[in-house]
Amino acid sequence: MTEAVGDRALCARDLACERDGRVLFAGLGFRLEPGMALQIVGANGAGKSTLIRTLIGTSSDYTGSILWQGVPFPEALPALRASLLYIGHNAGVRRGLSPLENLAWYGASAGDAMSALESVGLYGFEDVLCQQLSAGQNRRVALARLYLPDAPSLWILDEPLAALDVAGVASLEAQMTRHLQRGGSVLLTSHQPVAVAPLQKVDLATFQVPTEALQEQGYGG
Ligand SMILES: Nc1ncnc2c1ncn2[C@@H]1O[C@H](COP(=O)(O)OP(=O)(O)OP(=O)(O)O)[C@@H](O)[C@H]1O
Repeated sequence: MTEAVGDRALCARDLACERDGRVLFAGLGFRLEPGMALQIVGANGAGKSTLIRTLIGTSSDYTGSILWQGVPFPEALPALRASLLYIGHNAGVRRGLSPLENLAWYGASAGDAMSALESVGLYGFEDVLCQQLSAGQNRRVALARLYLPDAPSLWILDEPLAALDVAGVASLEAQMTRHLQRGGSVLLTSHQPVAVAPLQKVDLATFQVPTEALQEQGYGG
């Protein structure tokens, strides 16, 4: 089933996600258009990372529909992945490699990688093994991918602000804003406010399944 020609959105409709057979949320819907950001908020364990895994196609424990550019999952997954820059909770940094080598692994030229590392404040650390860097510096290595030229259009970022200092947060917010202004889109989770615009918020608390309903499913006390 193909939707309107020219649809460039990531769209979820009546989405319910499970983890180990337990429904985390249900009835969730959103539409993320180019040029917009969407922040998923929710308490620890609410299901933010589970939602993200569902949206990038690595978890299929869901009901409802997800569409990328008008095409439903799973048919849309190859096209979505071709447009996707995903940075997960564990950041995907190979700790036995240097920052420069990590970016080379993602296909960056040495010049582009150096420039991106400079943008995230890692000039001078480019050849240090990541296992010798701090948590915040490792997060910056991961985020340097967002500063490479020709970055994909859809950014899905799980807790990108975690471990960043105040200046690092401001720099990342500015880079996300530039990405939106270029027509890209950003879906992120964060426990803290994110200063990018335009920003929609989806609070998973709104879509939690009532305890009685979970008990009817045989979960909880
Ligand atoms: N490794 C795991 N094995 C089994 N169940 C898990 C595991 N990780 C999470 N869960 C379950 O899935 C639920 C949702 O977890 P998820 O990681 O999606 O939450 P989250 O909103 O991203 O949490 P946080 O803010 O703490 O990162 C949790 O409440 C927990 O019950």
